[in-house]
Amino acid sequence: MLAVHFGAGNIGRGFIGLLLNQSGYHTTFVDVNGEIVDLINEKQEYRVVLADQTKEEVSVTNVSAINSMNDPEKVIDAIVKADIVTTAVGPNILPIIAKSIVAGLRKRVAENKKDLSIIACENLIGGSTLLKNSVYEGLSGEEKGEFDQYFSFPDAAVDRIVPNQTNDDKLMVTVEPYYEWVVDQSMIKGEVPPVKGVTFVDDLTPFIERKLFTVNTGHAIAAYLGYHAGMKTIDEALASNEIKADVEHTLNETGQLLVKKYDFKMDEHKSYINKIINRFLNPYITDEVTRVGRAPLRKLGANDRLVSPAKQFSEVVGGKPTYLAKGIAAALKYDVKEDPEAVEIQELIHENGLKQAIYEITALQEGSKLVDLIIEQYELLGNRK
Ligand SMILES: NC(=O)C1=CN([C@@H]2O[C@H](COP(=O)(O)OP(=O)(O)OC[C@H]3O[C@@H](n4cnc5c(N)ncnc54)[C@H](O)[C@@H]3O)[C@@H](O)[C@H]2O)C=CC1
Ligand SMILES: O=P(O)(O)OC[C@H]1O[C@](O)(CO)[C@@H](O)[C@@H]1O
Repeated sequence: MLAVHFGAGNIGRGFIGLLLNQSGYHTTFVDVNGEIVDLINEKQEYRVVLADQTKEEVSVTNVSAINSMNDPEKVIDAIVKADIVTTAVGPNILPIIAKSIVAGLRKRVAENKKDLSIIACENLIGGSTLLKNSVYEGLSGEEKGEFDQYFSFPDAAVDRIVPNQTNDDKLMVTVEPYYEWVVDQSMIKGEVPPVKGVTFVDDLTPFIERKLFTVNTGHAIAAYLGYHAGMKTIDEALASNEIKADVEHTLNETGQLLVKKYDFKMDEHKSYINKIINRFLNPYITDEVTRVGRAPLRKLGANDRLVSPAKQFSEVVGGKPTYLAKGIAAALKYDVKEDPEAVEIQELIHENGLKQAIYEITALQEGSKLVDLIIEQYELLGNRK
Protein backbone atom coordinates (compact mmCIF):
# COMPACT_ATOMS: atom_id res chain seq x y z
CA MET A 1 0.00 0.00 0.00
CA LEU A 2 1.20 3.50 -0.83
CA ALA A 3 0.56 6.59 1.28
CA VAL A 4 1.41 10.04 -0.06
CA HIS A 5 1.88 12.47 2.80
CA PHE A 6 2.35 16.24 2.25
CA GLY A 7 4.57 17.84 4.93
CA ALA A 8 7.54 15.88 6.32
CA GLY A 9 7.69 18.13 9.38
CA ASN A 10 7.12 17.44 13.06
CA ILE A 11 3.61 16.02 12.90
CA GLY A 12 4.18 14.48 9.45
CA ARG A 13 7.16 12.38 10.52
CA GLY A 14 6.43 12.12 14.24
CA PHE A 15 2.76 11.14 14.08
CA ILE A 16 1.13 10.50 10.70
CA GLY A 17 4.19 8.89 9.07
CA LEU A 18 4.66 6.67 12.12
CA LEU A 19 1.07 5.35 12.11
CA LEU A 20 1.11 4.85 8.33
CA ASN A 21 4.30 2.80 8.67
CA GLN A 22 2.81 0.74 11.50
CA SER A 23 -0.22 0.08 9.28
CA GLY A 24 1.92 -1.39 6.49
CA TYR A 25 2.10 1.55 4.07
CA HIS A 26 5.12 2.73 2.16
CA THR A 27 5.01 6.48 2.79
CA THR A 28 6.14 8.95 0.16
CA PHE A 29 6.56 12.33 1.83
CA VAL A 30 6.11 15.43 -0.33
CA ASP A 31 7.87 18.53 0.96
CA VAL A 32 9.63 21.72 -0.17
CA ASN A 33 12.46 21.35 2.35
CA GLY A 34 15.25 19.96 0.17
CA GLU A 35 17.45 18.94 3.09
CA ILE A 36 14.74 16.81 4.73
CA VAL A 37 13.70 15.29 1.38
CA ASP A 38 17.31 14.32 0.57
CA LEU A 39 17.88 12.86 4.02
CA ILE A 40 14.72 10.72 3.85
CA ASN A 41 15.77 9.36 0.45
CA GLU A 42 19.32 8.74 1.61
CA LYS A 43 18.50 7.01 4.92
CA GLN A 44 15.11 5.53 3.97
CA GLU A 45 14.23 5.47 7.64
CA TYR A 46 14.06 7.72 10.69
CA ARG A 47 13.59 7.49 14.44
CA VAL A 48 10.64 8.57 16.57
CA VAL A 49 11.44 8.88 20.28
CA LEU A 50 8.84 9.07 23.04
CA ALA A 51 9.12 12.04 25.39
CA ASP A 52 8.71 10.12 28.66
CA GLN A 53 10.89 8.24 31.14
CA THR A 54 11.15 5.23 28.77
CA LYS A 55 12.60 7.31 25.88
CA GLU A 56 11.38 4.40 23.74
CA GLU A 57 12.62 4.60 20.18
CA VAL A 58 10.72 3.36 17.12
CA SER A 59 12.23 3.11 13.68
CA VAL A 60 10.04 4.25 10.78
CA THR A 61 11.08 2.43 7.61
CA ASN A 62 9.64 2.07 4.11
CA VAL A 63 9.78 5.80 3.43
CA SER A 64 10.82 7.98 0.50
CA ALA A 65 10.33 11.63 -0.35
CA ILE A 66 9.70 13.98 -3.28
CA ASN A 67 10.71 17.62 -3.47
CA SER A 68 7.58 19.16 -4.98
CA MET A 69 9.53 22.25 -6.14
CA ASN A 70 11.91 20.15 -8.24
CA ASP A 71 9.77 17.16 -9.23
CA PRO A 72 6.09 18.13 -9.56
CA GLU A 73 5.50 15.31 -12.07
CA LYS A 74 6.64 12.72 -9.52
CA VAL A 75 4.07 14.08 -7.06
CA ILE A 76 1.32 13.70 -9.66
CA ASP A 77 2.37 10.11 -10.43
CA ALA A 78 2.51 9.25 -6.71
CA ILE A 79 -1.07 10.52 -6.28
CA VAL A 80 -2.20 8.36 -9.20
CA LYS A 81 -0.81 5.26 -7.45
CA ALA A 82 -1.69 6.21 -3.84
CA ASP A 83 -4.00 4.26 -1.51
CA ILE A 84 -4.31 7.23 0.83
CA VAL A 85 -3.24 10.88 0.76
CA THR A 86 -2.66 12.82 4.00
CA THR A 87 -1.36 16.29 4.81
CA ALA A 88 0.26 18.10 7.76
CA VAL A 89 1.57 21.31 6.19
CA GLY A 90 -0.30 24.03 8.10
CA PRO A 91 -3.72 25.45 7.12
CA ASN A 92 -2.27 28.31 5.05
CA ILE A 93 -0.40 25.87 2.79
CA LEU A 94 -3.47 23.77 1.88
CA PRO A 95 -4.43 26.00 -1.10
CA ILE A 96 -0.85 25.67 -2.41
CA ILE A 97 -0.68 21.86 -2.31
CA ALA A 98 -4.22 21.73 -3.76
CA LYS A 99 -2.62 22.50 -7.14
CA SER A 100 -0.57 19.28 -7.21
CA ILE A 101 -3.45 17.31 -5.73
CA VAL A 102 -5.84 18.44 -8.46
CA ALA A 103 -3.31 17.52 -11.16
CA GLY A 104 -2.79 14.08 -9.57
CA LEU A 105 -6.52 13.43 -9.22
CA ARG A 106 -7.19 14.46 -12.85
CA LYS A 107 -4.58 11.96 -14.03
CA ARG A 108 -6.05 9.34 -11.69
CA VAL A 109 -9.52 9.81 -13.21
CA ALA A 110 -7.97 9.36 -16.66
CA GLU A 111 -5.86 6.34 -15.73
CA ASN A 112 -7.43 4.19 -13.01
CA LYS A 113 -10.60 5.74 -11.52
CA LYS A 114 -9.84 4.23 -8.08
CA ASP A 115 -11.43 5.60 -4.89
CA LEU A 116 -9.14 7.69 -2.72
CA SER A 117 -9.39 9.41 0.66
CA ILE A 118 -7.48 12.67 1.11
CA ILE A 119 -7.20 13.59 4.80
CA ALA A 120 -5.93 16.96 6.03
CA CYS A 121 -4.35 16.49 9.47
CA GLU A 122 -4.23 20.12 10.51
CA ASN A 123 -5.39 22.02 13.59
CA LEU A 124 -8.63 23.42 12.29
CA ILE A 125 -12.30 22.63 11.93
CA GLY A 126 -13.12 21.28 8.49
CA GLY A 127 -9.51 21.03 7.25
CA SER A 128 -10.14 18.40 4.57
CA THR A 129 -13.24 20.28 3.43
CA LEU A 130 -11.12 23.42 3.07
CA LEU A 131 -8.61 21.46 1.00
CA LYS A 132 -11.45 20.02 -1.10
CA ASN A 133 -12.78 23.53 -1.77
CA SER A 134 -9.35 24.60 -3.04
CA VAL A 135 -9.05 21.47 -5.18
CA TYR A 136 -12.52 21.99 -6.68
CA GLU A 137 -11.97 25.71 -7.43
CA GLY A 138 -10.73 25.25 -11.00
CA LEU A 139 -12.76 22.16 -11.95
CA SER A 140 -15.43 22.07 -14.64
CA GLY A 141 -18.91 20.83 -13.69
CA GLU A 142 -18.19 17.48 -15.35
CA GLU A 143 -14.89 17.09 -13.48
CA LYS A 144 -16.61 17.90 -10.17
CA GLY A 145 -19.05 15.06 -10.86
CA GLU A 146 -16.18 12.64 -11.54
CA PHE A 147 -14.22 13.75 -8.48
CA ASP A 148 -17.37 13.38 -6.35
CA GLN A 149 -17.70 9.82 -7.57
CA TYR A 150 -14.19 8.68 -6.61
CA PHE A 151 -12.58 11.02 -4.12
CA SER A 152 -13.35 11.72 -0.45
CA PHE A 153 -12.04 14.49 1.76
CA PRO A 154 -13.00 13.27 5.25
CA ASP A 155 -12.41 15.83 7.99
CA ALA A 156 -10.15 14.83 10.86
CA ALA A 157 -8.92 15.85 14.30
CA VAL A 158 -5.28 15.18 15.16
CA ASP A 159 -3.78 15.50 18.59
CA ARG A 160 -0.16 14.88 19.55
CA ILE A 161 2.25 17.50 20.88
CA VAL A 162 5.40 17.53 18.79
CA PRO A 163 7.62 20.47 19.73
CA ASN A 164 10.33 22.07 17.59
CA GLN A 165 13.16 19.59 17.21
CA THR A 166 16.74 20.30 18.20
CA ASN A 167 18.27 16.87 17.61
CA ASP A 168 21.60 16.44 15.79
CA ASP A 169 19.87 13.78 13.72
CA LYS A 170 17.69 16.03 11.55
CA LEU A 171 15.18 13.27 10.80
CA MET A 172 14.65 12.11 14.36
CA VAL A 173 11.48 13.39 16.03
CA THR A 174 10.72 13.45 19.76
CA VAL A 175 6.99 13.20 20.41
CA GLU A 176 4.75 12.98 23.46
CA PRO A 177 3.42 9.43 24.03
CA TYR A 178 -0.26 10.48 23.76
CA TYR A 179 -2.00 10.66 20.42
CA GLU A 180 -5.48 10.82 18.97
CA TRP A 181 -6.42 10.80 15.27
CA VAL A 182 -10.16 10.88 14.63
CA VAL A 183 -11.60 10.73 11.10
CA ASP A 184 -15.17 11.34 9.94
CA GLN A 185 -16.02 8.04 8.25
CA SER A 186 -19.42 9.31 7.08
CA MET A 187 -17.50 11.44 4.56
CA ILE A 188 -15.63 8.47 3.05
CA LYS A 189 -16.69 6.93 -0.26
CA GLY A 190 -15.68 3.33 -0.79
CA GLU A 191 -13.36 1.49 1.57
CA VAL A 192 -12.25 3.03 4.85
CA PRO A 193 -8.43 3.23 4.64
CA PRO A 194 -6.88 0.70 7.04
CA VAL A 195 -4.81 2.92 9.30
CA LYS A 196 -4.09 1.51 12.76
CA GLY A 197 -4.60 3.99 15.58
CA VAL A 198 -7.29 6.02 13.78
CA THR A 199 -10.71 6.28 15.41
CA PHE A 200 -13.40 6.45 12.73
CA VAL A 201 -16.58 8.25 13.81
CA ASP A 202 -19.85 9.21 12.15
CA ASP A 203 -19.91 12.75 13.53
CA LEU A 204 -16.59 14.50 14.01
CA THR A 205 -17.93 17.81 15.39
CA PRO A 206 -17.91 16.92 19.12
CA PHE A 207 -14.41 15.42 18.81
CA ILE A 208 -12.84 18.31 16.92
CA GLU A 209 -14.47 20.97 19.13
CA ARG A 210 -13.53 19.11 22.32
CA LYS A 211 -9.93 18.85 21.15
CA LEU A 212 -9.57 22.33 19.59
CA PHE A 213 -11.31 24.12 22.47
CA THR A 214 -9.37 22.23 25.16
CA VAL A 215 -5.89 21.24 23.94
CA ASN A 216 -5.41 24.09 21.50
CA THR A 217 -7.28 26.76 23.49
CA GLY A 218 -5.43 25.88 26.70
CA HIS A 219 -2.07 25.74 24.93
CA ALA A 220 -2.69 29.07 23.15
CA ILE A 221 -3.65 30.78 26.43
CA ALA A 222 -0.46 29.51 28.09
CA ALA A 223 1.59 30.69 25.10
CA TYR A 224 0.12 34.20 24.79
CA LEU A 225 0.01 34.92 28.53
CA GLY A 226 3.46 33.36 28.91
CA TYR A 227 4.87 35.55 26.15
CA HIS A 228 3.20 38.60 27.70
CA ALA A 229 4.87 37.77 31.01
CA GLY A 230 8.28 37.59 29.27
CA MET A 231 8.58 33.80 29.33
CA LYS A 232 10.12 31.61 26.65
CA THR A 233 8.58 28.17 27.16
CA ILE A 234 5.25 26.60 28.07
CA ASP A 235 6.65 24.92 31.19
CA GLU A 236 7.99 28.29 32.35
CA ALA A 237 4.55 29.84 31.74
CA LEU A 238 2.73 27.10 33.62
CA ALA A 239 5.14 27.35 36.54
CA SER A 240 3.46 30.69 37.18
CA ASN A 241 0.45 30.03 39.44
CA GLU A 242 -1.33 32.99 37.89
CA ILE A 243 -1.00 31.75 34.31
CA LYS A 244 -1.82 28.15 35.29
CA ALA A 245 -4.98 29.41 37.01
CA ASP A 246 -5.87 31.45 33.89
CA VAL A 247 -5.50 28.34 31.73
CA GLU A 248 -7.70 26.36 34.17
CA HIS A 249 -10.35 29.11 34.26
CA THR A 250 -10.37 29.29 30.46
CA LEU A 251 -10.78 25.53 30.13
CA ASN A 252 -13.57 25.77 32.66
CA GLU A 253 -15.30 28.23 30.31
CA THR A 254 -14.81 26.05 27.20
CA GLY A 255 -15.73 23.03 29.35
CA GLN A 256 -19.08 24.55 30.33
CA LEU A 257 -19.75 25.20 26.65
CA LEU A 258 -18.78 21.70 25.50
CA VAL A 259 -20.69 19.94 28.28
CA LYS A 260 -23.83 21.93 27.51
CA LYS A 261 -23.51 21.63 23.74
CA TYR A 262 -22.66 17.93 23.53
CA ASP A 263 -24.09 16.50 26.74
CA PHE A 264 -20.65 15.40 27.91
CA LYS A 265 -20.51 14.35 31.58
CA MET A 266 -18.94 17.17 33.61
CA ASP A 267 -16.72 14.85 35.72
CA GLU A 268 -15.44 13.05 32.61
CA HIS A 269 -14.73 16.36 30.91
CA LYS A 270 -12.88 17.60 34.01
CA SER A 271 -10.65 14.50 33.85
CA TYR A 272 -10.04 15.24 30.17
CA ILE A 273 -8.99 18.81 31.07
CA ASN A 274 -6.64 17.55 33.80
CA LYS A 275 -5.10 15.05 31.40
CA ILE A 276 -4.49 17.85 28.87
CA ILE A 277 -2.90 20.17 31.45
CA ASN A 278 -0.61 17.31 32.52
CA ARG A 279 0.39 16.86 28.89
CA PHE A 280 1.35 20.56 28.74
CA LEU A 281 3.45 19.96 31.88
CA ASN A 282 5.36 16.98 30.40
CA PRO A 283 8.88 17.48 31.85
CA TYR A 284 10.43 15.65 28.88
CA ILE A 285 9.22 18.33 26.44
CA THR A 286 10.48 21.87 26.03
CA ASP A 287 7.97 23.74 23.93
CA GLU A 288 8.55 27.35 22.97
CA VAL A 289 5.72 29.86 23.42
CA THR A 290 6.53 31.14 19.93
CA ARG A 291 5.81 27.70 18.42
CA VAL A 292 2.54 27.23 20.28
CA GLY A 293 1.50 30.86 19.67
CA ARG A 294 2.64 30.92 16.00
CA ALA A 295 0.32 32.40 13.39
CA PRO A 296 -1.89 34.45 15.77
CA LEU A 297 -4.03 35.84 12.94
CA ARG A 298 -5.18 32.31 12.16
CA LYS A 299 -5.62 31.49 15.84
CA LEU A 300 -7.79 34.62 16.30
CA GLY A 301 -10.00 33.62 13.36
CA ALA A 302 -13.77 33.38 13.80
CA ASN A 303 -13.78 29.56 13.75
CA ASP A 304 -10.59 28.93 15.65
CA ARG A 305 -9.66 28.07 19.26
CA LEU A 306 -10.20 31.45 20.95
CA VAL A 307 -12.95 33.48 19.29
CA SER A 308 -15.23 30.58 18.38
CA PRO A 309 -15.61 29.25 21.95
CA ALA A 310 -15.86 32.81 23.33
CA LYS A 311 -18.73 33.63 20.95
CA GLN A 312 -20.44 30.32 21.61
CA PHE A 313 -20.04 30.71 25.37
CA SER A 314 -22.14 33.87 25.34
CA GLU A 315 -24.78 32.22 23.14
CA VAL A 316 -24.94 28.72 24.66
CA VAL A 317 -23.91 29.11 28.30
CA GLY A 318 -24.76 32.76 28.83
CA GLY A 319 -22.62 35.29 30.65
CA LYS A 320 -19.16 36.66 30.04
CA PRO A 321 -16.25 34.49 28.84
CA THR A 322 -13.78 36.64 30.80
CA TYR A 323 -10.78 34.31 30.58
CA LEU A 324 -11.20 33.58 26.89
CA ALA A 325 -11.38 37.35 26.37
CA LYS A 326 -8.17 37.71 28.37
CA GLY A 327 -6.47 35.14 26.12
CA ILE A 328 -7.73 36.94 23.00
CA ALA A 329 -6.39 40.21 24.40
CA ALA A 330 -3.00 38.60 25.05
CA ALA A 331 -2.98 37.22 21.49
CA LEU A 332 -3.63 40.76 20.21
CA LYS A 333 -0.58 41.90 22.19
CA TYR A 334 1.63 39.10 20.80
CA ASP A 335 4.24 41.11 18.91
CA VAL A 336 6.93 38.58 17.95
CA LYS A 337 8.92 40.27 15.18
CA GLU A 338 9.79 36.99 13.42
CA ASP A 339 6.13 35.99 13.10
CA PRO A 340 4.59 37.72 10.04
CA GLU A 341 1.06 37.28 11.40
CA ALA A 342 2.00 38.91 14.72
CA VAL A 343 3.53 41.81 12.80
CA GLU A 344 0.37 42.16 10.71
CA ILE A 345 -1.80 42.29 13.84
CA GLN A 346 0.34 45.04 15.37
CA GLU A 347 0.14 47.01 12.09
CA LEU A 348 -3.64 46.63 11.98
CA ILE A 349 -3.97 47.89 15.55
CA HIS A 350 -1.54 50.74 14.90
CA GLU A 351 -3.25 51.86 11.68
CA ASN A 352 -6.95 51.30 12.45
CA GLY A 353 -7.16 51.36 16.23
CA LEU A 354 -7.86 48.36 18.49
CA LYS A 355 -11.63 48.13 17.97
CA GLN A 356 -11.49 48.15 14.15
CA ALA A 357 -8.60 45.71 14.20
CA ILE A 358 -10.63 43.32 16.37
CA TYR A 359 -13.57 43.49 13.93
CA GLU A 360 -11.27 42.78 11.02
CA ILE A 361 -9.28 39.97 12.65
CA THR A 362 -12.09 38.13 14.44
CA ALA A 363 -15.08 38.92 12.18
CA LEU A 364 -16.98 39.89 15.33
CA GLN A 365 -19.72 42.40 14.51
CA GLU A 366 -20.12 45.98 15.63
CA GLY A 367 -22.07 46.10 18.89
CA SER A 368 -20.71 42.73 20.06
CA LYS A 369 -20.36 42.67 23.87
CA LEU A 370 -17.43 40.30 23.41
CA VAL A 371 -15.46 43.05 21.66
CA ASP A 372 -15.99 45.34 24.67
CA LEU A 373 -14.87 42.57 27.00
CA ILE A 374 -11.72 41.95 24.92
CA ILE A 375 -10.87 45.67 24.98
CA GLU A 376 -11.39 45.74 28.76
CA GLN A 377 -9.00 42.78 29.17
CA TYR A 378 -6.52 44.31 26.71
CA GLU A 379 -6.29 47.42 28.87
CA LEU A 380 -6.05 45.40 32.09
CA LEU A 381 -3.12 43.39 30.72
CA GLY A 382 -0.91 46.45 30.32
CA ASN A 383 2.57 46.30 28.86
CA ARG A 384 4.65 43.18 28.26
CA LYS A 385 7.26 42.33 30.92
N1 LIG B 1 3.33 19.95 16.00
C1 LIG B 1 2.23 19.56 16.61
O1 LIG B 1 2.26 19.24 17.79
C2 LIG B 1 0.94 19.47 15.88
C3 LIG B 1 0.72 20.04 14.67
N2 LIG B 1 -0.49 19.90 14.06
C4 LIG B 1 -0.76 20.49 12.78
O2 LIG B 1 0.07 19.86 11.79
C5 LIG B 1 0.40 20.80 10.79
C6 LIG B 1 1.92 20.81 10.63
O3 LIG B 1 2.48 21.24 11.85
P1 LIG B 1 3.98 20.86 12.22
O4 LIG B 1 4.30 19.50 11.78
O5 LIG B 1 4.15 21.21 13.65
O6 LIG B 1 4.77 21.92 11.33
P2 LIG B 1 6.18 21.77 10.65
O7 LIG B 1 6.59 23.13 10.26
O8 LIG B 1 7.10 20.96 11.48
O9 LIG B 1 5.87 20.92 9.33
C7 LIG B 1 5.27 21.45 8.18
C8 LIG B 1 5.98 20.86 6.98
O10 LIG B 1 5.27 21.26 5.81
C9 LIG B 1 6.25 21.55 4.83
N3 LIG B 1 5.70 22.38 3.76
C10 LIG B 1 5.57 23.73 3.73
N4 LIG B 1 5.08 24.12 2.53
C11 LIG B 1 4.89 22.99 1.81
C12 LIG B 1 4.42 22.74 0.49
N5 LIG B 1 4.03 23.72 -0.31
N6 LIG B 1 4.36 21.46 0.08
C13 LIG B 1 4.76 20.44 0.89
N7 LIG B 1 5.22 20.63 2.14
C14 LIG B 1 5.28 21.89 2.60
C15 LIG B 1 7.39 22.23 5.60
O11 LIG B 1 8.59 22.25 4.88
C16 LIG B 1 7.42 21.35 6.84
O12 LIG B 1 8.29 20.25 6.67
C17 LIG B 1 -0.19 22.14 11.23
O13 LIG B 1 -1.44 22.33 10.63
C18 LIG B 1 -0.37 21.96 12.72
O14 LIG B 1 -1.41 22.74 13.23
C19 LIG B 1 -1.51 19.17 14.60
C20 LIG B 1 -1.36 18.57 15.80
C21 LIG B 1 -0.11 18.64 16.50
O1 LIG C 1 -0.19 23.93 15.22
P1 LIG C 1 -0.87 25.23 15.51
O2 LIG C 1 -2.31 25.25 15.13
O3 LIG C 1 -0.12 26.42 15.06
O4 LIG C 1 -0.89 25.39 17.06
C1 LIG C 1 -0.03 24.83 17.92
C2 LIG C 1 -0.86 23.81 18.57
O5 LIG C 1 -0.75 22.56 17.95
C3 LIG C 1 -0.18 21.65 18.77
O6 LIG C 1 1.10 21.59 18.32
C4 LIG C 1 -0.72 20.28 18.79
O7 LIG C 1 -2.08 20.19 18.86
C5 LIG C 1 -0.34 22.20 20.12
O8 LIG C 1 0.87 22.02 20.72
C6 LIG C 1 -0.66 23.64 19.96
O9 LIG C 1 -1.82 23.88 20.68
